Amino acid sequence: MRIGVPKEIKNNENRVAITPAGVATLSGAGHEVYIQSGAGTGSGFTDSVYEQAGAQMLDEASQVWATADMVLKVKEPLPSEYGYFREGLILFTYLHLAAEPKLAAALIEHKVIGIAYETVEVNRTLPLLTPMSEVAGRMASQIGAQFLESPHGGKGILLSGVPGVKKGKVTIIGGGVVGTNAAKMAIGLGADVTIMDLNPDRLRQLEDIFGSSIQTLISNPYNIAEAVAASDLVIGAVLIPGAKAPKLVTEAMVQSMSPSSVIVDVAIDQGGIVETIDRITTHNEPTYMKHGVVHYAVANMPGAVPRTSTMALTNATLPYVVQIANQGLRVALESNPALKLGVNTAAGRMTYAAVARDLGYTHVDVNEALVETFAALS
Ligand SMILES: NC(=O)C1=CN([C@@H]2O[C@H](COP(=O)(O)OP(=O)(O)OC[C@H]3O[C@@H](n4cnc5c(N)ncnc54)[C@H](O)[C@@H]3O)[C@@H](O)[C@H]2O)C=CC1
Ligand SMILES: CC(=O)C(=O)O
Repeated sequence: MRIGVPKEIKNNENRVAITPAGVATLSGAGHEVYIQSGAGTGSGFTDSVYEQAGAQMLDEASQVWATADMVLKVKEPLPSEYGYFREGLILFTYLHLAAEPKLAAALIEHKVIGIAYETVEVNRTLPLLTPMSEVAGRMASQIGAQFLESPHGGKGILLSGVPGVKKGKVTIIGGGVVGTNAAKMAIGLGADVTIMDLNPDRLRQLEDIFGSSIQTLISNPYNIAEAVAASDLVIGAVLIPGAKAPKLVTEAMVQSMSPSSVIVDVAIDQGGIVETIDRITTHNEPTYMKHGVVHYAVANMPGAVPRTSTMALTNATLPYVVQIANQGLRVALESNPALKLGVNTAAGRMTYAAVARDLGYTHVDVNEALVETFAALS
């Protein structure tokens, strides 16, 4: 198979979808790997290291997309990349389609086989989302602590407090991978930490993990309103796989926060859980003020720590890439139900139910769409 890896073009996105070790594995198995020149620089991988591992470097993104049977990326394609789509192209990357209706329409129009990292699912876990959620969760508390400092627009609170002075209050809404990792760091920073989740069993597990260093609280509008009003830092960490995030923190709740408090909405890649977050921000301009509260809504947080993130992401993605390349897509999907759950678009159809519901498409069973796809390609 010909595998292409273009350079990421999102603001400050320095991750890359393959490492030299991945190239060596694929080229050792007889595949051709085409990488855009400079794609690995931000993650510390030079063109020559990729070449030594067996890749062929191409100058232009257009060459990579046109040559490849399967394109590997990190972030969802941006509008300037939609022109590269073509029928039967396999695109393996984060897609977050519930929050990206134009991208969904372009994938459907061009009959791209869009496999989303974030919906590949094994035993109710999301193995290709988990490593980046670990990174973003840990970053969320660090970033929140930074933006609570006065020079960054915050209220001038040190989360740990000091002897004789209260700790800062952190509320984490969503106790999954992001929430757990945000809690680890917030506890480490010495904050007063509350974690909320809908699932009482998850709250039991969190209490087993963290003991008395956290307060757990069931997630409902009443409890969220009380916790948000009392918080210095609120972290959004909710996910309903594939679906648009529910707006759990209302405008009135944001207005109830004390001036220069901070919200870090990690769930922004699925649309965000905060009503007053109406835009995605970038690493260049990560925050804006609304109702006197600092809002942070960067959708590619791990892009800021690319050396850690690229390794963590590709450790998880490479086995799936190798399976698709070695077996071909049809056999790989037949033999790996986890991977099949990643297929969001095929044959011009929307094959992931939660995305279809949120964007108003008819949901077509993935098996049916794949029969059409493979018939069209044969
Ligand atoms: N902004 C960024 O750069 C990044 C964003 N993310 C995003 O962070 C979000 C969270 O991801 P994970 O922690 O991996 O998901 P997860 O599936 O591990 O955890 C989500 C948690 O939300 C809980 N939940 C669902 N509905 C809820 C509600 N109404 N109230 C409270 N809790 C509720 C679930 O029970 C679950 O425990 C996702 O949208 C993910 O894509 C992940 C990595 C990077
Ligand atoms: C999960 C995701 O969207 C990211 O790592 O950027």
